Amino acid sequence: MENRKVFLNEHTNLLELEEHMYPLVDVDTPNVFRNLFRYDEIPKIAFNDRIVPHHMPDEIWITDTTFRDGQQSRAPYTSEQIVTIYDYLHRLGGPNGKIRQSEFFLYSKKDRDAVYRCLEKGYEFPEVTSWIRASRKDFKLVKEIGLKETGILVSCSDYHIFYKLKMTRRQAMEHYLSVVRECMETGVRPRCHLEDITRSDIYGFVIPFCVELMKLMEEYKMPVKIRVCDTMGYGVNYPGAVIPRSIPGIIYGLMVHAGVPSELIEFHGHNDFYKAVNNSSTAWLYGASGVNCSLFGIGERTGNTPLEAMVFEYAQLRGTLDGMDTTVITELAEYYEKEIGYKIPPRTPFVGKNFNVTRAGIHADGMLKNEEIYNIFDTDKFLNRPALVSISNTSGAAGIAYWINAYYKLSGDREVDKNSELVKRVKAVVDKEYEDGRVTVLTDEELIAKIDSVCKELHMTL
Ligand SMILES: CC(C)C(=O)C(=O)O
Repeated sequence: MENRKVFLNEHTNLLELEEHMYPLVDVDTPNVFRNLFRYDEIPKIAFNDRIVPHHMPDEIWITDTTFRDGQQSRAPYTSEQIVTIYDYLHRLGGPNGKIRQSEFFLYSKKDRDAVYRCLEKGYEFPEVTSWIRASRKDFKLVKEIGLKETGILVSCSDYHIFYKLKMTRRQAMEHYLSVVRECMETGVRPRCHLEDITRSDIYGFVIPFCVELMKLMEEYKMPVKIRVCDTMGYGVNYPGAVIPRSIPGIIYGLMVHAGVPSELIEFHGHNDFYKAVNNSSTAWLYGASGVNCSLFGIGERTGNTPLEAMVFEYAQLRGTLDGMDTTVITELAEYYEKEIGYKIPPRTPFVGKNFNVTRAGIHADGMLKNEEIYNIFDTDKFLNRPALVSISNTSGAAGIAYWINAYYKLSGDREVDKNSELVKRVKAVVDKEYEDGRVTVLTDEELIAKIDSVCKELHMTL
């Protein structure tokens, strides 16, 4: 009992009986949590009903991995594209630096050129950080380029330690600590990417390791960031779920038992089970200041947490955008489609072609009466994307006029009226389609073609 004492937990204000030492549990055989992860069965979510309190930090932010995890999973961006996207991220994050950092490869000359060009912009945010192989030579490179922080891979599950690195936990921990120390010796802030944390032994490896990292932080008087990597997307946010799958449980353990302050905890999610966004918001709610995201969720396999989604999560949780310019999201989507050739699936929230298009005639009717009925918020104001209705047999002249005005962004004098000749003629063509037996809604392309041909008949342009 010498190591145990009762103390007031500053996060919960509850008296707790706490073990002050979390020694490394150096097992002989890997703990791969077969009760939760049997490869020939669907992974399981178990509960022990231990409830973890909310602890949303005073300040929360987004960091970006578009050029690292994002780029890892697709054809490389050109330097020009990287610099352009970086510019957009700077504008999107706003003056308060809500998109705080972005991480860059330094492997090739092309990677480094992009970094130099982004640094030349002189923006405070997003701070340019790196991702490198963990070697003294690379730490020096980071320093020479003038970057202050680098990501270092410190995989923490026994899947990685035993099967990939072929090490014991002790060997892995000693190896990681020596690499982190070397990084700090070079004067570069380490950001430790705890890969596969949601399949790791939290109290047998992660907490003891993070306790040691916090000691290094003390020794070098330099922050050490802990990135909580839900590499396979196994994390869950259900109250009372057991670790290692519980994101609240992991964040709580890091804060309370390893003493990692919120501003040094960052969550990195993957979307394999459709949970990346919820897990990221959960990480914020339970004490991580940072969530690491990628534009449009582009990342390994099913992708990462979409950055644009967390902008709207931020606004919902904090009641303010704190200076973020959400219209840049639409500019970015257009840039990806037109310049990068990336096809955004049409139903993608906030950026897909159809994200705010109401199709059913009956819903469209509601939209015509008051667009709030079927639009999530003023998408025109925040995303330059007016709510649209699709056209079918039930749309009527008012529906067609609404569609034309919204699609062609006509307002004031340019707005078309439901009694205009254009609308009457387009309606006649549409009605004829349905009289002839059509049962589906008209696509945008079909409508545009019909409107174009009526415009030609009427010698007018929109
Ligand atoms: C490679 C690691 C750091 C990662 O991105 C992840 O764990 O998802």
